[in-house]
Amino acid sequence: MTEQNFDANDDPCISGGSAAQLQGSAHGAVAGDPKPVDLPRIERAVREILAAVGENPDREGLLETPARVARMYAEMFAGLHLDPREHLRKFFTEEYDEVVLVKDISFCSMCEHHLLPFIGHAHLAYVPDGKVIGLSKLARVVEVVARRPQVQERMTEEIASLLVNDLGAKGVAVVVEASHSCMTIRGIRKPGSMCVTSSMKGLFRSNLSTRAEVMQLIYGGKR
Ligand SMILES: Nc1nc2c(ncn2[C@@H]2O[C@H](COP(=O)(O)OP(=O)(O)OP(=O)(O)O)[C@@H](O)[C@H]2O)c(=O)[nH]1
Ligand SMILES: [Zn+2]
Repeated sequence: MTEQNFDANDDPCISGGSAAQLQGSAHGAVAGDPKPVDLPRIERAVREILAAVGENPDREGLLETPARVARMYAEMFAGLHLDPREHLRKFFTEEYDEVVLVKDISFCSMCEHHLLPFIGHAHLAYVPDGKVIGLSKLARVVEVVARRPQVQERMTEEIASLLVNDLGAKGVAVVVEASHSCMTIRGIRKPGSMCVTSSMKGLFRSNLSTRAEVMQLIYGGKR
């Protein structure tokens, strides 16, 4: 993850401090819910899982594992306690009204069905309506939304809705492509399979040539 470093040790949500409010989300935490990440509870659960699969949680190599896994979950789910709209508040006034695209934004999210990672890239485009935002903010929004238990379709839609509602753009296009570990390392075991989802709003939905333009910008001759 490049744009935002979620260090579990620095996160006020983890030590029991006040969590940032989560708003407008389909997730379990709700706006104003100050639920911190309960590390000792995760540790107890991990010990249980180890015992349940037939391991000895007290053998030397596993002694620190519950605490490590707890920190890992706090990091992977840090987005539950962050508001992505924080990153869309600051904007610049520009006359530019053509497509702005930041493509190949890498992300790692966790599939909510199996709690396994799905890893890929997001491509975010918008046509400004007088307001442009810093390019890094698009990647920051992806980071926050990805770091929650997710399904790819909802993640795609959440990012697009955030850009529509908080940027007031004339059009928003979000394309996400990812490899799901739950399909590659277990179950049907199809390494190499990719899931591609998209959400087109405003101009990108109503104007076929604008939509074709953004797909050309994203994929060029690749597809
Ligand atoms: N639509 C969608 N499905 C997902 C996503 N991530 C994982 N899944 C799917 O969620 C489904 C869960 O299916 P279940 O039948 O409840 O669980 P399962 O028995 O583990 O399914 P298999 O993976 O087929 O072994 C699977 O088909 C996964 O491929 C996602 O982001 N979007
Ligand atoms: Zn899964």
